[in-house]
Amino acid sequence: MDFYKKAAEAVEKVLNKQTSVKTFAHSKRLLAVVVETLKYQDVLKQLIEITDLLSKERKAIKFAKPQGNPIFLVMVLLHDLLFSKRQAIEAGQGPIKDAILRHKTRLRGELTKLRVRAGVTTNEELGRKAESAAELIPRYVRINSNRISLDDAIAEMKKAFGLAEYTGDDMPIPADKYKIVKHIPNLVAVHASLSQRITSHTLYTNGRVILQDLASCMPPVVLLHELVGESKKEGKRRANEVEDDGLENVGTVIDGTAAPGNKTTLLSALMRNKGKILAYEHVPKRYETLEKMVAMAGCQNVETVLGDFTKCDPKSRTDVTHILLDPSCTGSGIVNRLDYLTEQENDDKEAQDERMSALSAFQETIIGHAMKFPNVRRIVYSTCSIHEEENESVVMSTLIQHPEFNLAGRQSCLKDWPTRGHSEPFGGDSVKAESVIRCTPGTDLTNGFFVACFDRIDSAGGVADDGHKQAGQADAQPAKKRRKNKKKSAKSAKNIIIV
Ligand SMILES: C[S@@+](CC[C@H](N)C(=O)[O-])C[C@H]1O[C@@H](n2cnc3c(N)ncnc32)[C@H](O)[C@@H]1O
Repeated sequence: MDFYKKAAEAVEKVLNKQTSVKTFAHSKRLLAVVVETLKYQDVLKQLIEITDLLSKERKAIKFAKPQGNPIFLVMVLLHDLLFSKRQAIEAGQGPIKDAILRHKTRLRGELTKLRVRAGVTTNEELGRKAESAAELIPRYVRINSNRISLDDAIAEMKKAFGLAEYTGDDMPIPADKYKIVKHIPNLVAVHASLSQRITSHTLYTNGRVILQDLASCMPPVVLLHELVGESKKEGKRRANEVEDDGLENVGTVIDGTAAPGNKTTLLSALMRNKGKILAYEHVPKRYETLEKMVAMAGCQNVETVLGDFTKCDPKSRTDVTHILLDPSCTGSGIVNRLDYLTEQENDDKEAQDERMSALSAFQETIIGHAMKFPNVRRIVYSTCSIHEEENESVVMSTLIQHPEFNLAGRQSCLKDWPTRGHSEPFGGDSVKAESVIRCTPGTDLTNGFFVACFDRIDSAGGVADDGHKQAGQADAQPAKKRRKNKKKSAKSAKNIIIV
């Protein structure tokens, strides 16, 4: 019975968000029972209720001494009896097993009725289904050019994982194929099932490749657009290769919100490990992770700073020309392949709205601080949120308060990326909406993401290059009024996590 007690405890912890399913990856058997019980949790709960098992067998259940809520122990036992391959409770003996077996015939009968009611013929069809968008998202492998070339990395991946190049467009990518991603230099997509093999290989453990979502690679590429060639090698496999020149025009680059360091290490690679990057992180534990990642990725041009970026005096840093800001957000765009197992109705909308208001106020503050650096030419702002309140609305409000900056045009903002921003928060200005990038899990095969790029208007080449109006001219809501309305419009907030 110990195995089932462990599994029951695991299911309860996962559902209470005290741990994630992945914690149990060390034991295949335990992981399988936990995932499968979660998958059939709705129907298992219905069966327990219909048969009144908890009160009818109270004594036997108590005798088993479950760690937490007894319903979870009954759920894992019922799972094995009704949904496992052998349809039997195999591990352990005891009064609770005998008690459940006494109800076997009734339970099977009720399960048949549930299938009929749902209009399905198999038990499988009664389980929760994975979100199809999440299923299709590949694993993106960023080749860290600080440590290895694209060609060498691909040769090693072909050998280690038996991969061949995939030129098709149908998703998911076949498990024995890789695909070069055209929008980002040195990025390769593979089937998600390869993740574990990659993370145990020296390519990964030596920092030669980094697993990083396509969307997360966008902000550094937009920030250092001038170093990344987009058109010169058109038609070739690697259309976005890093250019050889242009570094002399880039001063110090700041990553204001850096840990764990995915974007910092990409900035470092795009600068070919030259020049200078200051990477700020104010949470000590996360700062430790940042330091480790920067060292692992072989970044010699990164100086990490344990501290609050908003406390850095802009006047003391006249050398700074580019700033990347990827601040804390709701994380509502993050698609987890296992989320469907733990999704529950969340009715604390008011708390979520308040949190989003606080976050968007902070997001505006941190961008405003970056704009005070006297020689900063380009600032990229990004979130892994899908909410306009943290995205277009933050950008619009910032533009109104800082007329010395404009949005960089689509031309220098991954122009070929098809999904762009929403125009309503920009007062209907479709050029502004086109200038910003959105990533939508269902259509773009990435996590939900947002990127905007501000250029200082009076700097050489810094004005938006497709001629849209200055921000103050747009008739969007002023920031104060917008904030008042935030509570109302943020009603759809889901999955609030702060990273
Ligand atoms: C979304 S995460 C950044 C992820 C990172 N850009 C990456 O790609 O790996 C935001 C980080 O910014 C940090 N942060 C938030 N406000 C900060 C501030 N004022 N100064 C420095 N770090 C900050 C948070 O602690 C968190 O680690």
